[in-house]
Amino acid sequence: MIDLEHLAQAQQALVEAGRILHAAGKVPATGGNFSIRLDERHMAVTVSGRHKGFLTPADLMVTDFDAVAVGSRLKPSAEALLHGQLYRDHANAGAILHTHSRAATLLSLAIEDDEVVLEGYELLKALEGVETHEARVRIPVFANTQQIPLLVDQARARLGREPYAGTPAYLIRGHGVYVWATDMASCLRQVEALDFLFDCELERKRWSFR
Ligand SMILES: CSC[C@@H](O)[C@@H](O)C(=O)COP(=O)(O)O
Ligand SMILES: [Zn+2]
Repeated sequence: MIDLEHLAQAQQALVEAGRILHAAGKVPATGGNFSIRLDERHMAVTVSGRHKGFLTPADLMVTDFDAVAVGSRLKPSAEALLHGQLYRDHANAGAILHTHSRAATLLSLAIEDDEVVLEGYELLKALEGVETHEARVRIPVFANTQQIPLLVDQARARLGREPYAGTPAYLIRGHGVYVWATDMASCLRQVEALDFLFDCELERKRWSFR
């Protein structure tokens, strides 16, 4: 049984996240999708195709981690299975934000490697579990595809084990970024920090200094 008070709080947090991310230019058009874990099998997630800057509770729905709707005939986010995979495999994931920010999109296209390595930045400490600028945070990069189950398999195979055990995010090339955290406030902070760091990496590439 879904806890209705928890659901109402989740809806409010998702609506607010959309407003913030749209104002920051990170979810243009209908890009992006968001969710919050409700219990060990369910999440509140954005309905597919809705503009994330102007969400209301009617643009949100409940599904299980296989993206099967609960009490709704609406279509969940086309990428809801990616959210389900993260909640299933990462017990401490409580909220997930997927954005199409410029920095994430451009950096994922600019690097040839299949990961972005972030190190030496003080702002790394805005990420959960990071306590020093000397940390090395490795963000995997996956090829973009419309075959979401394929991406689920790739994410499952690569995340959660070394060297990605503590990673807070992954990039999808030419598409955007998925970020997860224990709760929505922390997830928003991580989105902001990572975008700043992605932007720094882009600038470094532009000026060819490491
Ligand atoms: C504007 S197209 C973007 C979509 O293809 C997708 O990548 C996306 O982020 C939003 O899809 P959605 O089904 O609304 O969750
Ligand atoms: Zn997307």
